[in-house]
Amino acid sequence: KRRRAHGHGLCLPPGPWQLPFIGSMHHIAGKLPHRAMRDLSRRHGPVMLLRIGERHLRKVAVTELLSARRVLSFRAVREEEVAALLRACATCAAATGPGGVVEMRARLSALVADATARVVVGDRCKDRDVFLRELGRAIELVAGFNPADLWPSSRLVGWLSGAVRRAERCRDTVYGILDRIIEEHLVEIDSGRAGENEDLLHVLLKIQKEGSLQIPLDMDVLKAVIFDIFGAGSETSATTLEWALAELIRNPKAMRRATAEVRDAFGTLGTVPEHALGELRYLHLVIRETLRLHTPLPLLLPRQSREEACRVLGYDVPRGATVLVNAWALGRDERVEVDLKGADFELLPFGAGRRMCPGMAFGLANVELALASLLFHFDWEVPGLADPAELDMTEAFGITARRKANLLLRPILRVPVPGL
Ligand code: HEM
Repeated sequence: KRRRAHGHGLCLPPGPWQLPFIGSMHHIAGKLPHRAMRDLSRRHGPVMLLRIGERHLRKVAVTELLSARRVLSFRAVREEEVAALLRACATCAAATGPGGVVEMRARLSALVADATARVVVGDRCKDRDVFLRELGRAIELVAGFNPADLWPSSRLVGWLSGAVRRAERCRDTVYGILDRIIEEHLVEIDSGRAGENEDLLHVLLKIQKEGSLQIPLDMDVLKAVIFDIFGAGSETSATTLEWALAELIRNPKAMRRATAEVRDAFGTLGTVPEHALGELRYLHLVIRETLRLHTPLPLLLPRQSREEACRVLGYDVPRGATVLVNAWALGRDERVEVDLKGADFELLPFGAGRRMCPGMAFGLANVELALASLLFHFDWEVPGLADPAELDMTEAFGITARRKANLLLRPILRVPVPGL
C-alpha cells in the first residue's frame, strides 16, 4: 500500500527513512558512501531507494516526520506536556478569586507549542511567549485580504498599508529566536553533546555543515522549514481545542455526555492513557463536529492554477489565478454526511489532495489527549455566565478562525491530577 502511494502505482524499492529536504542523506553524510550504502543494503535489500539532495519536503514530511509511526513515537512528549497543563489547571482550581480562572487560549497555545518544539528542536522554546505573539501577528497578516497582497505590484499600496513593514518586523523577531536556538544546537554539535538526543534541527545542521547536499541548505531555508512546521502545528491544534471547549460549554448535554464517557472509561485508572483513546467514540465525534463548525483554516491554503485549460463546473479558471476553497462553508452544508480525512470533498478540515495537511495525525493526537484529559479531571464553568447559550462565539480575523473573545474558564477538580 505504502509503495503504491509513494510511487503513483510504481513498485519502488524499499529504503531507509527520510527527512525533509535532505531525504536519505543523513544515513550517508560523514561516512564513506560505499560503506554506508553497503550497511544500509544489509537492512533494506540489494536494491534500495535513496533520495538525495532533492527538495521534497512535503512528501517526506507526510511519510516520515509526521507519519502515524513517528507521531506514535512522540507519545511520551505529549503525555508530559498534557500533564503540565493539568497541573497548571489544578493550581488554578485550588485558588480563589481571579487566580481561579484559566485563560484557555494562552494555556492551550503553550501546550501545543511546547509539544511541537520538543519534537522539532528537542526542547521547549525559552522565548515561546514572544514566538506565539509573533505567530498571532503573522496569522492576521497572511489572511490574504490586505491591500499589499491584493495589489502586490504597487509599492505605494504596500507602503501605505504598512503590512510589509509589519511582516518584516515579525520575520526578524521570529528569525532572531530561531538564530538563538540554532546557535545552541551548533554548540552542542561541536562539543559532541547532541548524541542520542538528536532532533530534526541537529540533523539538518549537521548536513548543512558537511556541505554534502546537491542543493545548499541555507540558513533561511532551514529557518523557514522550522517556522512552518511550528506555526502550522501550534495554531491549528490550539484553535481546535479552544473551540471544542467553548462548544461543550454552550451545550451542557454534550458536555455531560463527553465527560461521562471519559470518566467511565478511565475512572479506575485515575488518568487518561493515550493508547486507549480509541474507546472514546463520543469524544471523537465532538472533535469532528468542532472541526466542521470551526474549520481552523476556513479557506485552506490558497492555490494557484497551473494548467492552461482548467475547467470547474463548466467555467475556465485562467492559469495563474488564485483559487480559494471555502472548506468552512462546505462543512456547514446541511445536505451532506461525511468523513473528515479528505476523501469526501464535502468536509475538509485538513484539506485534500497533494497539499493536504501532513500533520493531521500529529494534530489529532494532541487534541484528543488534551481534551479527554481536561474533561476527565475537571468540570468547567464560565464565571458569571447565567445562560451557556450566551457564550460569545465570535470569530477573529486571520488566516485561521480563532475565537475573538478570550475563553476564561473556572476549573473544578473532580479527579486528582497525578504528581500533585
Ligand atoms: C487540528 C489540527 C490541524 C488542522 C485542522 C490542520 C489543517 C491544515 C490545512 C487545512 C492545511 C492546508 C491544506 C490544503 O490547503 O489542502 C494544512 C497544511 C499544513 N499543515 Fe496542518 N493542520 C493541523 C495540524 C498540523 C500539525 C500538528 C502540523 C505539523 C506539526 C501541520 C503541518 C502542516 C503543514 C506543514 C502544512 C502545509 C502543507 C503544504 O503546504 O503542502 N498541521 N493544515
